[in-house]
Amino acid sequence: MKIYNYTDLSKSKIEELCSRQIEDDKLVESRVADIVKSVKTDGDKALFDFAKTFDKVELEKLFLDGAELKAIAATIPDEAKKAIDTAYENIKNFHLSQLKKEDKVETMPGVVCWRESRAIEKVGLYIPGGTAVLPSTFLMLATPALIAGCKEIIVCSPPQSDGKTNCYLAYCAVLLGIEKLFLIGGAQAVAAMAFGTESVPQVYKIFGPGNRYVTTAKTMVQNKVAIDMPAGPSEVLVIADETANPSFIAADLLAQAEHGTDSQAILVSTSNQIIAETLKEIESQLTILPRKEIAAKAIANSYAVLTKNLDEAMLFSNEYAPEHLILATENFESIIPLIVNAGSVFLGNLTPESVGDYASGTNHTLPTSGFAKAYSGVSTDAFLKKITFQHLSQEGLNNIGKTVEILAAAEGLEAHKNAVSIRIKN
Ligand SMILES: NC(=O)c1ccc[n+]([C@@H]2O[C@H](COP(=O)([O-])OP(=O)(O)OC[C@H]3O[C@@H](n4cnc5c(N)ncnc54)[C@H](O)[C@@H]3O)[C@@H](O)[C@H]2O)c1
Ligand SMILES: N[C@H](CO)Cc1c[nH]c[nH+]1
Ligand SMILES: [Zn+2]
Repeated sequence: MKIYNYTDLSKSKIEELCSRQIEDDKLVESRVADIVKSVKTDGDKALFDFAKTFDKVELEKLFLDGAELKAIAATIPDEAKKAIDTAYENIKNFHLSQLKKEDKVETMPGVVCWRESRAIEKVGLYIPGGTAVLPSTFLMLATPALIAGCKEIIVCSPPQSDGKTNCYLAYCAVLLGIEKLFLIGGAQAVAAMAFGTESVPQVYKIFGPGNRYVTTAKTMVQNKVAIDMPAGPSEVLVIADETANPSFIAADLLAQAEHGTDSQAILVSTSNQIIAETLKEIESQLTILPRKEIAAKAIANSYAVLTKNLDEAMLFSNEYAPEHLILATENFESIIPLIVNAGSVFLGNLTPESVGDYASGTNHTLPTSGFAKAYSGVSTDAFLKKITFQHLSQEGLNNIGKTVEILAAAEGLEAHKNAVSIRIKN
């Protein structure tokens, strides 16, 4: 892991450090474009072929039905079932709190405006399953979709080598009342949900994280379907001062590094000593990790930045706009107001990022690659559309009429003006 001194960084170097571009991005784009085109033209046949190519499995059918899911779910160990139940309760409670009715506003006497939410009818959820199967993502996506009231929820996840799925995903499906799980992974799953195939229904919005293939596909199908956000390879930025614990920081950095070789784990610290001790800790904690090769590569592609103070650290962090921001300091209260760009924030030395990944209640599907500058993470809101309403009484029409007539005339739109004039009664 390289160490930089913030004072020495030029504007262009900061830009470079904050860029998540990888050399072969163009190659991934062209591969994904081919996959999307094949699914669009060949439908199910392409999905069977891609399962063979990428997931090394000859599928007999593209989905597991409710009875098959129930049978697999029954094999889940009791302890795991209880942990999923607890996580689900917390996620449900947090996402239920986001359902809020808005007040009606009388903008002028007799002119009443308001907004009502309606669920997006058909949504598609992608659950990653390449290097690690993520039942936690199933909870994070399906729970708010159900709370919002989405009628049709299509779920895709890559197949296992036996053409099935594991007991954890199957248990989530049963818990959430999802009766079909499509065994489709990668860009082909995104294309199938965007365009529809003989087996996979077309949806209106696609949700879910994934690797570069999944994320590139989501960005590519946006002229056909809405997406939640680009939620690609995981990343974390830890801001640490001398009150932080290097072992904890190392553990948090490695937690995101083990997701994939293209993950990023950035340390920004006011203390040279904390940086040095964290790097030592990373080396020692790496040795006990089953996914040490993956994590070590991600760490090698990551870096540390030494800053003069926490304000300077926040300046860098806001430019980087991390998916996860950890404030590893006892002094977090004073820097909360300085946070402008981040997906989800973890405060203090006793709040590991992993709790948000699994069970505290917040959503773990979050914007990566700097998109936290403009996107929020998944929430109940993301599954809802807000429709505006207005109602005018005769008094309201008379009150607002002149204003609209003048503005319509100014724009030279006589028919607009007339739609008001024709209703005004003096
Ligand atoms: N941002 C977030 O909110 C968030 C949340 C959870 C996970 N993640 C990220 O999701 C990612 C999951 O990645 P994953 O790979 O484990 O699972 P994945 O399900 O995203 O991808 C697996 C699929 O990728 C496709 N694929 C693999 N190699 C390919 C190739 N060479 N060409 C074309 N397609 C190919 C295959 O179809 C395979 O089924 C990780 O990077 C993780 O960090 C992000
Ligand atoms: N850290 C991931 C989001 O970037 C979410 C996750 C799922 N399982 C473990 N972690
Ligand atoms: Zn994680």
